[in-house]
Amino acid sequence: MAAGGGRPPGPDSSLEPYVQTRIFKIIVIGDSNVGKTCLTFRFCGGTFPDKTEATIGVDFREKTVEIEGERIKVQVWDTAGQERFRKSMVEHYYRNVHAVVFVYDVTKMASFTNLKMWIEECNVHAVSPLVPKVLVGNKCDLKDLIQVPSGMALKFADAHNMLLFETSAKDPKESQNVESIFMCLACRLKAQKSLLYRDMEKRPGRAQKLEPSRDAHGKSACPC
Ligand SMILES: Nc1nc2c(ncn2[C@@H]2O[C@H](COP(=O)(O)OP(=O)(O)OP(=O)(O)O)[C@@H](O)[C@H]2O)c(=O)[nH]1
Ligand SMILES: [Mg+2]
Repeated sequence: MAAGGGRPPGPDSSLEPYVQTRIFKIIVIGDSNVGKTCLTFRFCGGTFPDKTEATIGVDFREKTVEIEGERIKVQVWDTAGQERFRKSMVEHYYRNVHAVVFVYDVTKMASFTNLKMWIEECNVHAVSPLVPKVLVGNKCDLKDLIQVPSGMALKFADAHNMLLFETSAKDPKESQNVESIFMCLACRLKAQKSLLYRDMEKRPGRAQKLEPSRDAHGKSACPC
């Protein structure tokens, strides 16, 4: 079986080209208690955990998705929000990261104002501006407790070249939206990286300029 669970052998599998499942590392960053663990459970397992403990270090969850006929393994790093539980891990979070999901709690303004600090940490760890980043406002089901207006969040997201998703890990009606957060990133990564391979063929050894792939109408092929 190919590493990462490539295609099961077909009738004449010896002739089948060797298909390596690509793995995209996506880290989920934000204050403690904003719902990072619940969001990753919802995406990877389709459920909302009844009870969660504060994450210590990091928890890994994976989900294999199919995009335009290619199986891609999305490896989600659910990081700790509490300083005392993340100290020795931060370098590992950012090493070879492919995409970043910043999460705040729409019912806690402090978790939104702290985003500056999380973005700063990301920059300090030399995460390239080419690495796609999205902003997620979680716990939108708590309608009467919302403290962060959408307009404010949108302005912040635009200023940092991020898409904004306002959702709820808890509300089952929102599970499609939670799914689209990660699928959008996976699509952009697929487009970005296949472009890289094509460029490598054409001009090996020269710097590559990466842009998301565009379809015939110049529209980005990504659903988001
Ligand atoms: N109402 C509501 N509660 C949520 C939602 N997502 C998470 N919670 C609750 O918020 C609390 C914290 O959720 P976690 O996912 O453990 O938070 P975390 O960001 O992983 O916290 P750390 O691991 O400490 O960084 C738990 O009690 C969850 O049940 C949501 O969408 N809506
Ligand atoms: Mg957690």
